[in-house]
Amino acid sequence: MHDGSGRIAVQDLTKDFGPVRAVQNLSFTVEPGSVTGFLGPNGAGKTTTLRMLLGLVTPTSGSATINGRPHDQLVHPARVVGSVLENEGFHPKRTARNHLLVYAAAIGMPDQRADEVLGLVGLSTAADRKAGGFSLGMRQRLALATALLGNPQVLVLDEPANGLDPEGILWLRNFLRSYAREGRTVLVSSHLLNEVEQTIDNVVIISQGVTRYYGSLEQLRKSQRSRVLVQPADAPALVKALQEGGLTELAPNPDGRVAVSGATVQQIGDLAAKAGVAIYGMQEDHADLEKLFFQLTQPQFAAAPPGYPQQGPPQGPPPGGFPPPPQYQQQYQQQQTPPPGFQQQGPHQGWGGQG
Ligand SMILES: Nc1ncnc2c1ncn2[C@@H]1O[C@H](COP(=O)(O)OP(=O)(O)OP(=O)(O)O)[C@@H](O)[C@H]1O
Repeated sequence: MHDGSGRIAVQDLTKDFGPVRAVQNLSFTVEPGSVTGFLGPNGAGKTTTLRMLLGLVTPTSGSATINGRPHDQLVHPARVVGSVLENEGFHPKRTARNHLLVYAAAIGMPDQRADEVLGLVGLSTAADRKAGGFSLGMRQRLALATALLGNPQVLVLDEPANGLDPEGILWLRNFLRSYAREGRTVLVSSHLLNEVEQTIDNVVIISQGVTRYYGSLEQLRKSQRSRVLVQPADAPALVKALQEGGLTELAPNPDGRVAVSGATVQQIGDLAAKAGVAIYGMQEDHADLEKLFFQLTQPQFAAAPPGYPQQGPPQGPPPGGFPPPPQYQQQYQQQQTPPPGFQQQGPHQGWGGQG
């Protein structure tokens, strides 16, 4: 028997298409009662993962389960999980209602369910129109209606906002949020964080087939750390003064300024003044979520051909954890082994130890 939890569990999932590794040791869970975004750039492995979850692609290794079972072992799969994948086709001459009646019969649902789901997706007035004449947005709604036929506990949608106008996106957002509020599980893929940011509670971010982050969006937001970029007359002297004042999250900015995290403009100004270091300017720099997303997925754009991750799996974001975004990694390393970073790196040599 399945466990009835509504939980999606992906464990060490890997998929190779010949020499192309589309998904690599992916692990995450999706809990009921919330909307989870499954995010990554084009080619990151989202569709392949969802297809494995839905039993349409066989994993090379690892597992993807719903209610503790692989899709092909679910007793009434359409009542457990409804899905909308990309490029779903409809018979163009069939009306929306007839399309739904065919599918309802196939999964053993009564005819009246067709009208119910048309109502749920706001297509009641188009029930007798042929799907061939539908706009992209209407086709998306019809696909969603089809997924809802079995009144499923879990909803899996691949890029559902594609082709929707702003009004459609707003409608979808409200729909998915209320569906999740009923205690159901909603997993939505997208390659654009800002498209789903207001819809999702949790997020799984992948790139090159590996997990870069998984946890709550709130936690990801909190990790956006603001920095102060300081333009001093004498950078090594400033770094020394700040370190002596207890500020350790310092990094050289590529433009020659000193990036300081975990401190206010006033704290920095006071320490600099005390040490007699002239400051020519300070600027607060707030990393936005989109930037963070880009940084987390950036390796996707490295030299490796798609599907050939050059870097191994991420240093495992544990549930809720993630590697610090690149601009912070350097300074984190510096904190662990103080000053050398400043001494060793390119144009900023000599900052730390000598100033
Ligand atoms: N059937 C297949 N045969 C060979 N390679 C494939 C196949 N399906 C996917 N791939 C490759 O696997 C990688 C991941 O593709 P996938 O479609 O899962 O990514 P995605 O994140 O869904 O991207 P998109 O947002 O563009 O749909 C890509 O390099 C893709 O070319």
